[in-house]
Amino acid sequence: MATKDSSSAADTAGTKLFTRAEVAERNSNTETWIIIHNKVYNVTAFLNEHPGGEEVLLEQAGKDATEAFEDVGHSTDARNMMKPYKVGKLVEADRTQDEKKNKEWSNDGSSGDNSSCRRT
Ligand code: HEM
Repeated sequence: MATKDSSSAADTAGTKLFTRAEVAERNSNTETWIIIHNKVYNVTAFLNEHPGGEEVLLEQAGKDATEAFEDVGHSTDARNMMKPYKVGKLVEADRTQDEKKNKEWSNDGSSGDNSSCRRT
């Protein structure tokens, strides 16, 4: 019963961190959270608006929907649409080793090493 939002962990950038167990509790149609690429989304308000229907989201409620999400081949538009629903990320211990772990779509952690792009 100590799970008020007061003491949720946050990383150095102030992003809230959740465990998979915490996300798993939000698995109903009154509170629908999903994990995609180690990020946590509250899609409750999006259920009615999802072009793919609410059922598929509810099926994934509380779970890691990365594979299902990628299987559909969501458009760039869809990926942009996700942003407002992001509530945080998984704690480091609960993250999967995504192939793209250093290359997320959001442009944090850019390596900036493109010195060989332009040969003269
Ligand atoms: C916040 C997360 C999500 C957003 C913003 C989102 C958004 C969208 C959008 C905009 C489309 C229309 C097609 C496109 O532009 O790609 C779409 C289609 C679809 N989505 Fe999602 N989606 C999300 C999560 C998911 C998840 C987790 C699943 C699977 C469990 C899923 C399953 C589908 C399916 C099956 C379609 C295809 C519908 C069709 O072609 O008739 N979506 N979604």
